[in-house]
Amino acid sequence: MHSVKVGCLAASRALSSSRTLRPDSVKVFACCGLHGSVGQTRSCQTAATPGETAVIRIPRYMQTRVDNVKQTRGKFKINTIKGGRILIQSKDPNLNQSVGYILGKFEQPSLCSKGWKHNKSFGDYFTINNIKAVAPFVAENQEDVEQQASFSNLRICKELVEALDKMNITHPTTVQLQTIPKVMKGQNIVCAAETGSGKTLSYLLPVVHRLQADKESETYDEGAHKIRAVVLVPSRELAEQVAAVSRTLCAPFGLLTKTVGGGRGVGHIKMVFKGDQPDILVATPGALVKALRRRYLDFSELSFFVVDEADTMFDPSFSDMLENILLHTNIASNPKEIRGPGHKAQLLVVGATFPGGVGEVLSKVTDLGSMVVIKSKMLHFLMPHVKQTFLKVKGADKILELHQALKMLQQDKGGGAVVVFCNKSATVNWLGYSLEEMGVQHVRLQGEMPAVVRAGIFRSFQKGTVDVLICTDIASRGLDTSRVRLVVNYDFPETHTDYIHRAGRVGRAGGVEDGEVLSFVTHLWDVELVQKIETAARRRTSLPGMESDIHKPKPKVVEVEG
Ligand SMILES: Nc1ncnc2c1ncn2[C@@H]1O[C@H](COP(=O)(O)OP(=O)(O)OP(=O)(O)O)[C@@H](O)[C@H]1O
Repeated sequence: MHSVKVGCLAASRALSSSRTLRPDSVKVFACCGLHGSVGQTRSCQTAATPGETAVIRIPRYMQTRVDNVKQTRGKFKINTIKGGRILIQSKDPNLNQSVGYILGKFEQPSLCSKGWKHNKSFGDYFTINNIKAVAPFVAENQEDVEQQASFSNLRICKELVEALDKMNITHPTTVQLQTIPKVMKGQNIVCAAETGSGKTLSYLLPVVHRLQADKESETYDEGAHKIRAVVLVPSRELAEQVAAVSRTLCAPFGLLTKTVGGGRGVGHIKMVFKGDQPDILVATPGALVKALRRRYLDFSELSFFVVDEADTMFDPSFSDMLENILLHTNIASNPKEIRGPGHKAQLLVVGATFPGGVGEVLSKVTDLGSMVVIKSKMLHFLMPHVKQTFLKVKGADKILELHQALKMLQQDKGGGAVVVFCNKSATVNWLGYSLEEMGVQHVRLQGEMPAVVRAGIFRSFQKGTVDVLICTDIASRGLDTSRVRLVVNYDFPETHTDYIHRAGRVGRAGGVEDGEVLSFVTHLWDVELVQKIETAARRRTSLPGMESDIHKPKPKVVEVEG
């Protein structure tokens, strides 16, 4: 044990009394605890009560300090470097961790970011290397592809399979394999799977398939045509994107898809519903609430109600609107209720993250017991196929680091699309002006832009008109950025959920394979999040603060392979 001098008010008062210590006794005057463990206590004799043993406990923070000193001096250093590939690569090679090294259950990882709250740590960095070549939700090689069921095996009609072929989509991803049959059976589902794993098709394919089958049935009344499926998404850009996929799938059958988003006044919303009612409506919550209030649309023939990007939609900023909308819909509680006259709608809830609390809100709007949960094994894990670098950098140096990263991408990889995330709209504007001066061509996307200016910006980036997109989290949810090579967190995200969504703009199914994430870490509060991410990476666990059960009461849970 070490000789540690610890003081507290009670102890010093005791000292000023007539007590004396024997010369060989340790100078520890801490709060007296009577039940200290062997490792935590030491004893001394006092003159006041001769022969009596006083048990003195060393405060826990002091023990931790002592342990830290031991660790930094390397006395009990654990060697986390084995032969083979490196999982965590640090500026200090002693902190590297090999892929082959598995941390013990009670072993504390030595973090590269441990000292990052200190000013001297600026310039420090570490990388979580990609340990897989392809995403866990797609087949790894041709053999696996051939063994896998095809879209036809999932009973998707041949017109849709042909439409997918034209999009170069030949085999379902794991989430599609699990979700499509459940939706076809008429079940309500919660689908929780990684970013970029193809969730959009996992609900759109069975929706379009059934709408077409219903249209062909004898009981279908063309004259009383009403909206039959609603897809609710958090942003106008995502509404446009989902609608574009829906239009491609609906084209062979002549089904109509429309979108409605906010920001352009009620007149614009009214225009959308003038004329033919769409078969599929892709909407943002604000616009849909307005349309329902003014009775521009009728949900009496609704067969599907889809909530995409569930974590955002169940966030307090949207949940009231969502509850309001769900009050207008008649959700089925079992598959028997979805057919025939007076049928009810199937509820499909889809998302890549389910932070704690989502289940609770979900239970307010629907009977959770009726829902089947499809959850991928890697949900809330860091993506194993994407390299992620964290750099401790001063706020003033971030722009130079960004410029350097863009230059390196150009030189080393021959260029590619880049998404730069900022936490505030003002930062997006400021960074845009600064990059303009440096001669970097880009587009900006943030929520405070007028709707007219905002329209089409993301589409132009998606098409490749420009390679750099500077944006807020508005672009982190659901937007398909398959050609993106680099995501830069110019401002570190405020939550793990945001980190997962932002990082999820690379490493997507069918996208470029060598996507990377670079995060600038500046503030003290950033460091705490980084430390949790690094710990999760070293321990190979999911990120903390996420819902693991999704909801109560317990539904049937189907785990997706991969
Ligand atoms: N089976 C498939 N094979 C190859 N590519 C696919 C397949 N399914 C979907 N994709 C493509 O994968 C990309 C990502 O799909 P999608 O946008 O549906 O992902 P997501 O899971 O909804 O992502 P996010 O969580 O970001 O919303 C799209 O470009 C899509 O065309």
